[in-house]
Amino acid sequence: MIELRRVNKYFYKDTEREVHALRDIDLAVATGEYGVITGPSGCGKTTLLNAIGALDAVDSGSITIDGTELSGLDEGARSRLRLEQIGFVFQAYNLVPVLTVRENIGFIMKLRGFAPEAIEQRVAEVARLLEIEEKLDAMPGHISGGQQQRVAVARAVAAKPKLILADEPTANLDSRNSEHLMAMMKQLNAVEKITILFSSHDDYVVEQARRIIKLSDGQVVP
Ligand SMILES: Nc1ncnc2c1ncn2[C@@H]1O[C@H](COP(=O)(O)OP(=O)(O)OP(=O)(O)O)[C@@H](O)[C@H]1O
Repeated sequence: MIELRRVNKYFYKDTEREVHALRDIDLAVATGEYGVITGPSGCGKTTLLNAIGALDAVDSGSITIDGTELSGLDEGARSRLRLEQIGFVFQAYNLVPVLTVRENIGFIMKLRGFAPEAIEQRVAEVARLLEIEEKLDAMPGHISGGQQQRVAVARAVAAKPKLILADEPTANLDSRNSEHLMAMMKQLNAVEKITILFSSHDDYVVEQARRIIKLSDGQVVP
């Protein structure tokens, strides 16, 4: 489903500060895979996830999602692709502080025009799966960090995206909450058949993935 060919990405290109953040990346991720991108700080994990998620353009090479070449899309088409096909989970959970947990989880579905009853039903379903049903009426600022991260995951999966991209989803969690979140992501991958790609440099988290993609200095380590 995701295919990268000879992908290169620079920051500050052609200046003395130039960083060659992704170097000739070749990578294929099949539908239904549960993979982790790992490697030391600065090796390019976030840059790679942002490129696959059509958040950032690359300088050369090709990235396709189900055959759609990302560089061929204008900004409107890219944002539609993100909204309709990809669920994002960021390190900073990016929940909307003035909305309840329930409204946050249903947020993407609402943007996509799902009917209120369908949203209600699906929010209840994912809240059960992620064990946050009791917090549905709370505001994000009044629940724990681990619960907030689970809400962020629930929001990403609620609209049934084909793909979930998670950048260091356990970075701000203690080991118990990390384990809990990983177990839930694994279950989502198995039950909902969503392709999941996340980044981490936590050994425990990395071991949970079915596929490990190692990056070093912007290159995939064979
Ligand atoms: N917006 C940016 N502007 C300039 N340089 C950047 C930018 N984003 C990333 N870089 C540089 O690109 C390289 C790859 O960074 P990236 O954030 O992808 O690494 P990472 O593996 O995700 O690191 P970490 O584990 O610390 O989050 C680094 O050298 C970084 O300094």
